Amino acid sequence: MARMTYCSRGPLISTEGLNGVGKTYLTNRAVEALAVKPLMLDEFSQRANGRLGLGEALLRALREASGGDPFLRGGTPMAEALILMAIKRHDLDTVLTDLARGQVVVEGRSVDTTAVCQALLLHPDDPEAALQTAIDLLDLASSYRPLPDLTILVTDDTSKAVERAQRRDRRELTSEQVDFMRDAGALFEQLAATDPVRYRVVDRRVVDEYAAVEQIRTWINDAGSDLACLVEPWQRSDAVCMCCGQLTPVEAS
Ligand SMILES: Nc1ncnc2c1ncn2[C@@H]1O[C@H](COP(=O)(O)OP(=O)(O)OP(=O)(O)O)[C@@H](O)[C@H]1O
Ligand SMILES: Cc1cn([C@H]2C[C@H](O)[C@@H](COP(=O)(O)O)O2)c(=O)[nH]c1=O
Repeated sequence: MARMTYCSRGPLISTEGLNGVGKTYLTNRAVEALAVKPLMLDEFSQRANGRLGLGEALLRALREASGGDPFLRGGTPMAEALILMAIKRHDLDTVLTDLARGQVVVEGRSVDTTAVCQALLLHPDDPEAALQTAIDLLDLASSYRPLPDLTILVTDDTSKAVERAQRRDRRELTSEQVDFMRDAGALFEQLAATDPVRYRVVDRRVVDEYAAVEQIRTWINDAGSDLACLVEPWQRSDAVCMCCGQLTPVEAS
């Protein structure tokens, strides 16, 4: 199903990558020098318990059911996947008016994390099946909400990311959690390679902090042109854009 009507909205950008890889640090540094600051949508760990709203209530339910597991694992990966997708849909709903007025929005993690983590839980010992399932989960997520226009994946050695996360959180990760992160890191990179149009990868193993910040700043700066209207992906007939209200017809493909 093809739809292509250009829109005056702002771009929706996500940052992805392992815990402690530096998504927040590098993105904050990158936007410091931008004249017009993007709206930053908090990562999950920044959302204090007690905040009101459906998204927070769903996240609280996942936290409780997973008994404090850093990856929100409660033993029912598909049910958790659907709740995580609902949270990310709720996140989009909360920024639609900002996108509509042309604001750049950066979400800390999006449905790619859901696809990677839940695919690994469904296929812990089968990397090929995990990649196919991550692709399929992303496809499912994209029927809940449009995918980001641009996804910035930050990569590094897992050991470096683990070290930073442990230092920041003053908490040791178990060897099982570190193994999960290693598998997630590999799967993030494989998933990114399947969609070079949406993904930009910044690899901290080959670029220093300053170059990484500069790359991210340029990508955010350049993300705002030629954006298509945002329509409900589940809507099969002609639909109006969620941002500008323009009618966007379904074209024969
Ligand atoms: N180049 C750097 N120099 C100094 N400190 C850094 C650098 N990169 C990251 N850090 C620090 O490492 C820690 C982890 O980085 P950050 O919080 O940005 O990771 P993250 O990818 O957002 O992780 P999470 O998904 O777990 O929230 C933070 O305390 C951050 O300040
Ligand atoms: C969105 C999302 C997150 N998680 C995990 C990843 C992290 O360990 C925690 C907290 O995320 P933060 O955004 O880095 O603070 O949640 C997940 O397992 N699945 C998801 O879809």
